[in-house]
Order: sequence, then C-alpha cells, then structure tokens
Amino acid sequence: MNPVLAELHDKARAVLDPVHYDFFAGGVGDEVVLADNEAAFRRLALLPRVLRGNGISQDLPVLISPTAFHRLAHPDGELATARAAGGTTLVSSMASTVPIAEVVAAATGPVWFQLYVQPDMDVTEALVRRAERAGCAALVVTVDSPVFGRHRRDIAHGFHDLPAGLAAENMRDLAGVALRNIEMSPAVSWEHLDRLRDVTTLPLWVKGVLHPQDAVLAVGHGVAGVVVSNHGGRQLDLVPASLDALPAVVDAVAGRVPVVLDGGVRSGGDIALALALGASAVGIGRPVLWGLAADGEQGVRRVLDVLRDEYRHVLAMCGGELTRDMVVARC
Ligand SMILES: Cc1cc2nc3c(=O)[nH]c(=O)nc-3n(C[C@H](O)[C@H](O)[C@H](O)COP(=O)(O)O)c2cc1C
Ligand SMILES: O=C(O)C(=O)c1ccccc1
Repeated sequence: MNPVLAELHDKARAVLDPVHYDFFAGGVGDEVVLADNEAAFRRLALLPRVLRGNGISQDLPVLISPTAFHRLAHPDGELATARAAGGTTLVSSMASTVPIAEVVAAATGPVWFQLYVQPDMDVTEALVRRAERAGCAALVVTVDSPVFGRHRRDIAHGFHDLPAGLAAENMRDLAGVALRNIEMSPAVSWEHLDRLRDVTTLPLWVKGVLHPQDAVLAVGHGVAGVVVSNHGGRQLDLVPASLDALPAVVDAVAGRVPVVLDGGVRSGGDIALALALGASAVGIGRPVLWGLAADGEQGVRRVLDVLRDEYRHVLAMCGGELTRDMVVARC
C-alpha cells in the first residue's frame, strides 16, 4: 500500500476508540467480501499501450462514497470531509452527523445526497426537500440494504447507537435522531424509485447494484447512473467483489448511463483497473475515514492527493487511455 495511506490508516487505528474503529473497518459475516474487494484488484494486471502520444487528462475520476457518522472519526466530521473534497464530488450520507445544509455550505465542489428510502414516504420526501434546499446536485438511492448488515464486530462491542452529543442530523424532527431511526425496509421497490422521480427533478442514481438485470431495470426507470457496490462488504457476505461484478453491469448498461464502482479501491492502479473495465469513476469509502480520523481535513486531502498522483502516473504509463482489452488475469 502507498506509505501515506498506510500511515493514515495506522494513525486512525491508534487514535480511534476501538469500538468506532471496528464500526468503520468491519464488514458483514466472516468478512470474506470485505477482503475480496481488495483482493480482486490483485488478481488483475494491465497491459500498457505504448507510443500513443496522448497527453493525460488532469481529471481524477473519483467520488467520495457516502459513509455514516464522520464525527465519530473527527470532531469536525463531515465539515472537514466537505472542505477537503475540493472539486471532488462528495456523496454525503443520509446518516451524516452534520446536517446536509452545513455540509453543502462547507464544500466547494458538488455534493450529492445519499438516501435510504424510508418506508414512510412523507419522511423520504422531507429528506429530499432538505437535500434540494441545501443545494445538492443529485440523489444517490442506496438499494443494497433491505435490512441492516449484521456486523459481528459491532455486535461483539454492543455498538448500536451514537455517543451522547452525536446524532443523525438529517433525521432531526422527522423520525427522531437515534441510529435506528434510519429505517431499512425490504418493502422498498422500483415503485418507490418512480415516486422519487415524481417528487424531485434532481438526477437519481442507484447505489448497490450487482446483478446486470437490475442495472437494466434501473436504466429503464430513468436513473442518471448506477453505482456497482457491495457496500464495502457490509451487507451480504456471499456476493462477488464489486470489481468482479463490474464488467457484466457495464455490458448490460451499454453506455446508456455512467457506471461508478466502489469497494476496495486503495490506489491509483486500482482506479485505472476499474476504469479499464468500464467504470466512469470510482468511489472511495474507508480510506477517506482513515484520513479524517488521522488528521481531519488535511488527512482527507492527503488521501485524495495520493490517489490523484498515483492515478496520473499510471495513466501516463498506459498511454492516456484505458480499455478493457488492456486487462488480463494475473496468473
Ligand atoms: C463505516 C461505513 C459507513 C457507511 N455508511 C454508508 C451509508 O450511510 N450509506 C451508503 O450508501 N453506504 C455506506 N457505506 C458504504 C460506502 O458508501 C461504500 O460503498 C463502501 O465503503 C466502499 O468500499 P470501501 O470502504 O472499500 O472503499 C458505508 C461504509 C462504511 C465503511
Ligand atoms: O454502516 C453502514 O454501512 C451504513 O450504511 C449505515 C447506515 C445508516 C446508519 C449507520 C450506518
């Protein structure tokens, strides 16, 4: 691992309450998928193309994936993350410990709002209005969580609520502010997505698609994009690494909307592999939390700087363009 990212992770582990470290680091079940998300990148190699004479684009095809409860990591919480994001799109979790309006006010780049559809559609609509009023540029509906994941580390610690003084602020005055006041519901369906479509003009993304047929349905329901994700190995410990699920989804979507991948992205090389397999961008989850815990705004900035620097280097090495024919198995 890049020594800067390793240092930030080590520091985060050292400074965090072990209960909160385990909340951030942990996965569902035996954590097979958690490990496989990173391992999947190691199973692939990239065949660079030479003498193409391309310049390299300065863009970093990265989003900050939504993660809950940043004030567990650092007192500035999501404010620090938003300030550090710069031009990078921040997908702000519905379970943020700073209200979405303050997150957007602290950001200089785009902020998208991640939403768990609440079974009470009035609550869901009120959340959408908060995101709209705050100035969010898109809604990212997380669809891989019909129920909460069972995280053995949290169960072992008895961690199921936020410490006094911290709350899921976006839920304030809607449904109470305790952690479990964010409801997961197996009754949520494509109809709910259509209802969302009717109540907002914001672009709608779905996050947590693994089956190519669901990606096709999502496109049919008018989504602006699809995030291939297994929730960082936190929902079902039976699924493939998100990288392994990517190509079939890319094929099914067939260029109609962008496909973003998250899960296990830890380097510029990982970003390049995901792009070569057809992702338009990648999302970063835990490394941002480690940067935040280690050094607040500055720590998150360093994570993004390392990824940008590594990605540009890899892209230059590959002739400025990444395509699927360049990806081979590492045998
Ligand atoms: C501590 C933690 C909290 C998360 N909270 C949310 C959330 O509130 N909403 C959501 O859609 N995904 C959530 N996720 C999933 C991330 O958005 C993302 O899919 C995943 O972390 C990506 O994998 P990575 O951590 O390996 O980069 C969370 C992940 C972690 C680790
Ligand atoms: O922990 C998670 O992965 C997550 O998505 C979540 C959602 C709501 C509240 C707390 C965590």
